[in-house]
Amino acid sequence: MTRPSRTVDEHLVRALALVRPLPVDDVPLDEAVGAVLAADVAARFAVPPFDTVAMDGYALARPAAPSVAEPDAPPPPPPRRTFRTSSARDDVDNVRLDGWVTLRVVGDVPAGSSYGGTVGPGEAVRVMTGAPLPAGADVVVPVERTRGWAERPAQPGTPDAVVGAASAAVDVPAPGPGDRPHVRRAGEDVTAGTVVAHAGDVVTSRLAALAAAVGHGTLPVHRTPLVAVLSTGDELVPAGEPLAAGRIPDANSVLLAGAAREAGARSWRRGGVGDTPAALAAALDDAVAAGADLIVTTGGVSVGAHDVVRDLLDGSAGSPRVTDAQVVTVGMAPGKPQGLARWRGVPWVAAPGNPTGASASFELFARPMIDRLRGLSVVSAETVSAEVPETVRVTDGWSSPPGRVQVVPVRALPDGRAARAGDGHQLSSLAAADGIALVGPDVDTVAPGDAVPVRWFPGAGRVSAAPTETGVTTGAAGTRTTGAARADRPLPPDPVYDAVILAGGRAERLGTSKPGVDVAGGTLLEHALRAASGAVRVVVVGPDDLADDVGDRAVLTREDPPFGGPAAGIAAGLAALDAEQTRARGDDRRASADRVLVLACDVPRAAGAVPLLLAAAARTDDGAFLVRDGRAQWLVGVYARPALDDALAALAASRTDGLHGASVRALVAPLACAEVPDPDGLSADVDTWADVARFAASDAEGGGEAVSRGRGRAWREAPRDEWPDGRPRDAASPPPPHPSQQPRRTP
Ligand SMILES: Nc1nc2c(c(=O)[nH]1)N[C@H]1C(S)=C(S)[C@@H](COP(=O)(O)OP(=O)(O)OC[C@H]3O[C@@H](n4cnc5c(N)ncnc54)[C@H](O)[C@@H]3O)O[C@H]1N2
Ligand code: MOO
Repeated sequence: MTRPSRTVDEHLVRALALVRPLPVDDVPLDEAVGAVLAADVAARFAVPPFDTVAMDGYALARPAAPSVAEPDAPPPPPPRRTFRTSSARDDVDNVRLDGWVTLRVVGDVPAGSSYGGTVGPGEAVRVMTGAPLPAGADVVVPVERTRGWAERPAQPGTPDAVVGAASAAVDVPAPGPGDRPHVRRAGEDVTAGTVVAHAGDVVTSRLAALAAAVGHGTLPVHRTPLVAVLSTGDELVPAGEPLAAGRIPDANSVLLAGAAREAGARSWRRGGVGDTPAALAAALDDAVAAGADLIVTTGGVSVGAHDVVRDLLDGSAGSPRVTDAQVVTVGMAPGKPQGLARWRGVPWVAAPGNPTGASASFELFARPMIDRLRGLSVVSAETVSAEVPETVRVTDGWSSPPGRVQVVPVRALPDGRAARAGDGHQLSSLAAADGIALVGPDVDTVAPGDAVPVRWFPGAGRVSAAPTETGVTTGAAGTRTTGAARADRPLPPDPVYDAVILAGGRAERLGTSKPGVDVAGGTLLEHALRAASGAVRVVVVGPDDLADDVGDRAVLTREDPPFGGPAAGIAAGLAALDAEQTRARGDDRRASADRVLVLACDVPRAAGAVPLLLAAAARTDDGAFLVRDGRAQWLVGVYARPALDDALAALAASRTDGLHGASVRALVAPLACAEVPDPDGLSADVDTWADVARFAASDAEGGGEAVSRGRGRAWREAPRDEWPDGRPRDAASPPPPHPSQQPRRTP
């Protein structure tokens, strides 16, 4: 007898025609995990819902911004500097010469309550992490940095005591404009009304938590399908039971019920259904009674004398409970004999009994049906076959039957290629596999090195879970519409990039060579070199006297003429990279990296930003830079080399003076870059001695985690009887300038 034959795609169309997305219920958040959203989810309120204190400490109004030295002021040579000794501001804010201010503690706000009044000048409110920021306050000084009233007059030089009760007073170092406010602003994470998830998304525990945070207690999700798996065959004994002559363990029902679970469904299983129409019909009725949304049977679909599934489907054992029956030959190997039908209206996939054929049938037909039942925004046959998978290079070759889609179990190799799984035997190959290669019907030979479409199984765990760009391992579940979530792709290669460190500015406000300034455990140059330590080649653009500090860690170059500004510096740095490359290779092919880290040398926390920038830049054409408080920090950026070259050429051509004096803003303007938010102040720079002091203070408070410890003098280790710059901390020696006391021009 001949059966109608179909392609895989034709059969898939018929299979998908049997299913519709299941109804939608509002379910509690934790129960929604794994299900598929039926509607977009919008934030009912912002996260955080109010300006939130992020450190236990004291909330106060930041004193007015101190005046800054005029840019043309002659640099005051350290260590002798001239300080303002009194001013109207001091009178208003009571900032003492040592930079500290005494505030009256007017309230106490634990998390969960709020302060009724407004914090005025000279006042502070004691606050706990998570409390709403009191009105009038805009900065929180962590408790570790304060001195309580009672302790204040105690021995100078002892560690700052942690005291300060409500109704008392507290001493705090006057916060400067660059200090971290330790406040999470309302809506900083999510603004009200934002759509945080879309219909068709799979709910993860993370998404459910976000839904909770934005005001939802339930989510509208499609009901999770119940897949009933029945294996047929008189030869089968239940798993774990002894064998008799001619009998084998039932592996298929275990295989497919498990695959259904892995595909996000619930499962119901009945193994070893006897090869009689009555036994099969009774088992199918049980499946329907159990609430099955989809039935998958294995075995009995071929041309043998006792192929009972076929008999029920093709009408020879006729049952009015069967509708839409189709018994066909599908152009695939394995899995050629296939059936489709409804039993009492429930969609039914009849897969062959051979375990690899059963598995292939599940992957190509049952899984897309489950996806559609779950409400995943699949699915037409076109999208399913077009969506087919990534192509992966294979290490070995084999032949493939012409005219049929060959389904081949493959293993993922750590180098990104795939190999045939196992030794070719049915279940051992499947068990060794991470996915299936789908060799097209027009291919008769696969050669080693060929690229073959592969679908990975969900949660395939052979290759150790790959870190994503953010360094977090990827999950097995996914929002993919068909096939497997690609949970365990081989490791992506390390990003390849060069680095240009700009160290040639005038440093007017410091009055000394900026790259050599010692900040939070190392010189600024050392921090910058460390931030660039993952680069293939590093160029420092700066004066010759940096040669010893740079050593062999980087090439040192200078724009010509000097003091040409950042754009000229970047161009000089790139030219030096290319020259270095040419020298190293002995030819003139440019082989510098496609990406360039561009880094000002005065950003001691930049190392923490480099991985974020590389990841963001990898997703854009032209690059990525940090944005802090709405201000672009172009000199903490990663750029695409060709885009940067083009922009430099265009900028130079547009100016009479070439790149000399050109701004980095003008350079970057034409580039399509990602803006990477910098809430943690990784781009905070050092322009003044006050900035130096602030980095020291935040380092001591633990805010300097992103700053790696360098070989220079570590501020966090400075003993308390010294000023942070190493001079003795006594009356004869003035303190270093406080944020509120910028160096001033000497009249
Ligand atoms: N004369 C022909 N014979 C066969 C043809 C054909 O075209 N002409 N096609 C072959 C192909 S291809 C397949 S696939 C199988 C399909 O047969 P059935 O769907 O009827 O499956 P069974 O005969 O029941 O079993 C096939 C094979 O798989 C083993 N099996 C079955 N169930 C399980 C289970 N639950 N756990 C583990 N192993 C199972 C079974 O013992 C057989 O060895 O037909 C070919 N024959
Ligand atoms: O189609 Mo059968 O499943 O090849 O062995």
